Amino acid sequence: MLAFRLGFLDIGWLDLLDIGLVAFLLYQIYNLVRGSVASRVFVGYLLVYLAYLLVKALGLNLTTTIFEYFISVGALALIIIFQQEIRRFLMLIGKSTNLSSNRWIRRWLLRQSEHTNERIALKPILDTCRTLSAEFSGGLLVLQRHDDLEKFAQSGEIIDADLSKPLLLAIFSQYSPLHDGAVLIMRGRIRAARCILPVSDDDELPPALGFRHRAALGMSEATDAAIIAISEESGRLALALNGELYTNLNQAELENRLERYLHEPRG
Ligand SMILES: Nc1ncnc2c1ncn2[C@@H]1O[C@H](COP(=O)(O)OP(=O)(O)OP(=O)(O)O)[C@@H](O)[C@H]1O
Repeated sequence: MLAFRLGFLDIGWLDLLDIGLVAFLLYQIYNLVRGSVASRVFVGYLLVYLAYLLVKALGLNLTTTIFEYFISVGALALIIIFQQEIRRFLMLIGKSTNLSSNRWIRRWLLRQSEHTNERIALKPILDTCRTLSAEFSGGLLVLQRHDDLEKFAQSGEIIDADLSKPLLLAIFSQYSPLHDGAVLIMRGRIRAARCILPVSDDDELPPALGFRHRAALGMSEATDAAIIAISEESGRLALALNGELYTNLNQAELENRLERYLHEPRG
């Protein structure tokens, strides 16, 4: 089906659709890698590809073959270099389609337990945050929503105890050997302490925020958990949800956001 003719070029509707899709894809890729080291790699790869098209059009066979080898190996290298961005992109698609809110898919495909939907008692957690914040003790708490967090629990010390403020405070006490790293709250219990979380490489995070906040954000990019970071330096509260970090929250804001995120049914 011919849409219009451009000189010697016949352009059909499918070609227009093709061009539109490629432009959309390139724009999405650009948005994902913008500001990160990966953006320079992306531009570099694009330039090599343009050079390849040029030497091919000029009929330089040997150079074309070299570029072809480089590009095919480069495709694999790109997957490795861009693994964070690809994961973020796929997560974005998964979240926007909202398939994961389907009960059946959650249970059988994502292997999420029905029990993760139980109400977490927020009071001991919020009370702990208030005390840690007032005492500038620092803390990192991960509250499970639906995703399985067991592999993160295994990176620390398994505790598996009832959720209580005294126990949380004991864990985060400076004198406790468990105070470093994150505490994981799973199925309404303290599952593990001293856990290592994935660190976000988001370039837009304010430089004043260090690795505790990067770990909170990184965990929220990798899972649907809610992560509370209490700053040791300023006592400020921050909450990471779905790849977003909300900083400088007061107790009421923290409670509202947690209540809405963890306990309100998804649409
Ligand atoms: N990847 C991680 N996983 C779990 N915990 C982490 C991770 N990275 C850092 N932490 C915890 O954060 C603590 C403090 O790190 P850092 O001082 O860099 O954070 P920060 O964001 O500046 O917070 P603060 O305001 O408390 O200083 C570490 O001692 C450790 O307990």
